[in-house]
Amino acid sequence: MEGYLQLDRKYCFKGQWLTESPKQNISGEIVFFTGMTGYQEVLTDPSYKDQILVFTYPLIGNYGMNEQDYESKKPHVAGVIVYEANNVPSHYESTYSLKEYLQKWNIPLLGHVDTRAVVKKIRTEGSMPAVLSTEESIQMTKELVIKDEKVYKVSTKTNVYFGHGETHIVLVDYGSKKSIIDSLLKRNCRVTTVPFNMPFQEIKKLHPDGIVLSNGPGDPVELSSELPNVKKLIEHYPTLGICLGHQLAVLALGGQTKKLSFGHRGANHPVIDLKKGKVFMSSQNHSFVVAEESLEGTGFNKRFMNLHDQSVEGLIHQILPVQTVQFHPEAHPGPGEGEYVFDEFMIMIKEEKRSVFSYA
Ligand SMILES: NC(=O)CC[C@H](N)C(=O)O
Repeated sequence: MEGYLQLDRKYCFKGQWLTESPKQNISGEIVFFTGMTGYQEVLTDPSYKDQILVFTYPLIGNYGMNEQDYESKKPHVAGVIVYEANNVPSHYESTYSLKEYLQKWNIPLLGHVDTRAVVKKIRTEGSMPAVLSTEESIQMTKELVIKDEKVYKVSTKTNVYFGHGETHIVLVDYGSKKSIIDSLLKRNCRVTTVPFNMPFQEIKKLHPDGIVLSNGPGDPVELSSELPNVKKLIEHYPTLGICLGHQLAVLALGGQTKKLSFGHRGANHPVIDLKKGKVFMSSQNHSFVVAEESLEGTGFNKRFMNLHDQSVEGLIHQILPVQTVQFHPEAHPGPGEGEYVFDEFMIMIKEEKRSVFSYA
């Protein structure tokens, strides 16, 4: 059955529903992901909450969905657009096809869309509100645009404990990917995942050795009520901020963020580490960036830079043991070339313990 993608009340693209057609219009911000693989990780990354996602690679679903590569318990996108979806996956670990998986969660999949034309519109005009509909002509109304409280919807409501390692990390969960926890467990940590709005005093009672501020959906400015809490955490513990966590760390210390025209979502974004003088490929998923000109007075120095558009990809604090990255060092999907950020975080924690001990 025919289905339609409407962009910002201006453009309409025709496709075919590959899942059951939605009972009502589906709305969300439209974004595109450029990786050839990794669709399972992307669909289950909570940072995509309520977005309509276009895959630029023309054939998605070849290796199905497996039990290992989920980044969270369920998909978070509002809808999915592909050119072609494979329904006969070939992989020994595959348990569902892409269509079966999305159908199970009631997420519409619109196929046979001219995805190149859609992405060209987003690239020239920027990300925009979109609607998936069974009708060619619909009226978009204001409430169809951006949904809020995304972090509230995806964050854990209670503490969750992982592993028994030596170093205790409290992971503040704004919509964390499972691979961040895996990256910490691999480095002899135990991890306590806590709700995004847990007060500093409560986190203190958990006696963390270090804090990770996770990735998550939406505009970081919407979380301004959390900034005093984030500031206290940064000032008291070695901290690693990832993606949304990086943006919040900067806002908490007085810097600013801004929206990119169409964001970075893919598995091959080149980043330079200005400290090491080394370029590597990174996994990315974000719409907002730190405004470089706002860094003065925050105490942060730029350490990583995107080589496509020179935007800020990561920071290191001049005094505090705090490092932040806009890209995803935990990879999944994409290359793990930036995972040394976790190793440096472990060293940072050990050095901090040593210096606290020597003052005692
Ligand atoms: N992956 C993330 O943490 C994304 C951060 C933020 N929501 C952005 O789009 O920029």
